[in-house]
Amino acid sequence: MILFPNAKINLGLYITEKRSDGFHNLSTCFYPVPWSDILEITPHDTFEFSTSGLAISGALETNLCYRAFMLLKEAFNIAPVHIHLHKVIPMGAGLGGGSSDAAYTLMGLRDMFKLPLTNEDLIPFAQKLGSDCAFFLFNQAQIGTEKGDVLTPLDLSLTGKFLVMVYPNFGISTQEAYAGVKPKKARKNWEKQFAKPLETWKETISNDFENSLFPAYPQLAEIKNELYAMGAQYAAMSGSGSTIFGLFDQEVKLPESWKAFQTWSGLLP
Ligand SMILES: C[C@@](CO)(OP(=O)(O)O)[C@H](O)COP(=O)(O)OP(=O)(O)OC[C@H]1O[C@@H](n2ccc(N)nc2=O)[C@H](O)[C@@H]1O
Ligand SMILES: Nc1ncnc2c1ncn2[C@@H]1O[C@H](COP(=O)(O)OP(=O)(O)O)[C@@H](O)[C@H]1O
Repeated sequence: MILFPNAKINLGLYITEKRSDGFHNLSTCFYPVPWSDILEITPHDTFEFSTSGLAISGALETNLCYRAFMLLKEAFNIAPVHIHLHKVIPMGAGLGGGSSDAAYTLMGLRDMFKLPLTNEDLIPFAQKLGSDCAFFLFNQAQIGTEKGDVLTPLDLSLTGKFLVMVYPNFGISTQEAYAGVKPKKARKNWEKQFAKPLETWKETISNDFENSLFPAYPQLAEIKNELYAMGAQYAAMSGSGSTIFGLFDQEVKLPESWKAFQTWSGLLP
């Protein structure tokens, strides 16, 4: 079976509280985007994991595809498989690529072994793999609260908007990014927010990570400014960075200088 784990962007993100378990409570709007990896799962007599594309750091045991397989093996004693991951989504990019690979591995194995589990039933497994993993079980805009793993579907469609995502060739550690933010109690009414026209979002939505990361990485603010200069209706950093995205009402040409970066642009489905 072949699956296409997609990336996400955070349209806005507020860090509201430091929790006693060391994590942070947040309020964010996740939106699925079609920058995707390729995941192939085939039955095999022993467990195997291979990769191609972008190089993934870390030992096999730390890979989220392997960890997803192990969780379902422990719970349902599933047979071994060969998982091949072709890595396309940049890492440490705030695009959630690893979490998406994990969520799609859960769904793929569930289907392959006909496990009697709905996507909702997979949430507790996803929550063990990462805070934003559960989001990828559902292909739609969602509000994430608590660690980002308590989800509420949101009636928001950006179909037909032209999206540009720019990964400036360096990643940012999620853990370090959280360590640099001072949480602020804030309540966001996302439904009310998204009833407003896209071109007004820049005045009313923000990403708390930008305040601490933009001074440390001036290139990020430069890319965001460039997206607005190109006519973006809304531009922001995704999650804990380093990807900066812009939403446009028509197709735009990317600057030559961005050829040095990894970029994705296209109409949103
Ligand atoms: C910031 C966000 C926003 O969507 O995404 P990315 O930008 O990384 O894609 C997420 O909160 C990232 O979720 P995820 O990447 O799954 O993080 P995890 O593996 O659960 O945690 C990595 C580390 O980030 C910190 N962390 C994560 C989530 C959270 N709500 N509070 C935290 O403090 C913790 O230090 C944790 O050890
Ligand atoms: N399947 C995977 N794909 C990518 N990274 C993975 C995977 N499994 C574990 N990781 C680890 O997770 C780290 C962050 O991955 P990723 O989810 O792509 O970034 P972000 O949290 O910024 O969206 C990587 O640097 C890598 O060490």
